[in-house]
Amino acid sequence: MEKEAKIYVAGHRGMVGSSILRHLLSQGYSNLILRTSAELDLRNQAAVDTFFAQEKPDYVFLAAAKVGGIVANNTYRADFLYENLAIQNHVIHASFVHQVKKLMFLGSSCIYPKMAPQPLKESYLLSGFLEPTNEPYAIAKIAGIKMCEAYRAQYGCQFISVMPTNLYGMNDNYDLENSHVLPAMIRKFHEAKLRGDKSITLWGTGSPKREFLYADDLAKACLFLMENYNESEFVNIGTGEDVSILELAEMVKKIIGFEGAIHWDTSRPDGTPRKLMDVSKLHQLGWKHEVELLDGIQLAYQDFLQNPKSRK
Ligand SMILES: NC(=O)c1ccc[n+]([C@@H]2O[C@H](COP(=O)([O-])OP(=O)(O)OC[C@H]3O[C@@H](n4cnc5c(N)ncnc54)[C@H](OP(=O)(O)O)[C@@H]3O)[C@@H](O)[C@H]2O)c1
Ligand SMILES: C[C@@H]1O[C@H](OP(=O)(O)OP(=O)(O)OC[C@H]2O[C@@H](n3cnc4c(=O)[nH]c(N)nc43)[C@H](O)[C@@H]2O)[C@@H](O)[C@H](O)[C@@H]1O
Repeated sequence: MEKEAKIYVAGHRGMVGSSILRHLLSQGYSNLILRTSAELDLRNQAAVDTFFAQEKPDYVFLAAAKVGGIVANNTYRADFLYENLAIQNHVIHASFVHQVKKLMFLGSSCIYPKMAPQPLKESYLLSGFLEPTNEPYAIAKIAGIKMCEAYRAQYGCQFISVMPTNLYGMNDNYDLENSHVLPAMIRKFHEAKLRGDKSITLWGTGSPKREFLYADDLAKACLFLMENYNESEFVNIGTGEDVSILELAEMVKKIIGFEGAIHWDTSRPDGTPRKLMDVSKLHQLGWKHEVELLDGIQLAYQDFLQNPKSRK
């Protein structure tokens, strides 16, 4: 990407979009186009088309989406399917019509079959049934991957897709019901410590395993791939290392300094038993994560303490 290129970061106020924005600015890209969802609702195709016609971005990072943890995905099934399909259809199609030089679509590791062999290779896409709690979201993400592939095959568009593992970091969503596990744990342990509670309650059995990548590392990987990758097949982005939810809870508990017990509410879903990314393709391309999980949790906890507004 040329330093003076016009770059549209869709979703620039979100955890991932804000990190991509910070990283672009730090790398000397300054011709950035940004719109909040209130200014440009990406579910509105006419508005998206007008915006692309007026702004004519050269590059697009598509980090706007309806996002949430396991319970949000399972509860708002229609919204996760409809909103994500609408947002990505409009942005990808407008990028074709208005001749965007290159677009990056962000998917998620939930696109893989629930019982796929581990670690998850890119080639395992569409080889089995999906995890039911996030099937609508996963189907939207799979459609996004296929759209990028199809526009490349039929029209020669330079559209690429990346599949990040579970993410955490600055600007995360700390809502107790709708967030992902790491921000939920940070808030639960912190507030329980302040109240002097004897225990906290987490969801499921604690046995599922998850891989966690710090959002600033993801942003760096996204820029790296935008500059160095231009193939039809998507690329996994992760660390290649995972922990059980119980192990994660013990880490967060120790960092925050909570001394009570952990109860597991098994009426809440566990979700996929494991989703560890095979990151050999990413490593071969020349990128590796920098922030290890313990350091990243400490950074995220500092962000939580310093940005009370994020505690929705
Ligand atoms: N978080 C994770 O663990 C994770 C894991 C894998 C992949 N991803 C992917 O990474 C991307 C970003 O996720 P995130 O965690 O950064 O989510 P996030 O913090 O919830 O941010 C999502 C952003 O999307 C924008 N948005 C939502 N609906 C919109 C609409 N109708 N019109 C315009 N903008 C809209 C929001 O804009 P406003 O703030 O202006 O409302 C928001 O800033 C998504 O594609 C997600 O699937 C996330
Ligand atoms: C990255 C995203 O991951 C999402 O799946 P997924 O990893 O299970 O999403 P999380 O909501 O992060 O949950 C991960 C694991 O942590 C457990 N968990 C324990 N306590 C809590 C808690 O207080 N809050 C939450 N949220 N979880 C908790 C949860 O049961 C599950 O086994 C997908 O639904 C999305 O589609 C997306 O792919």
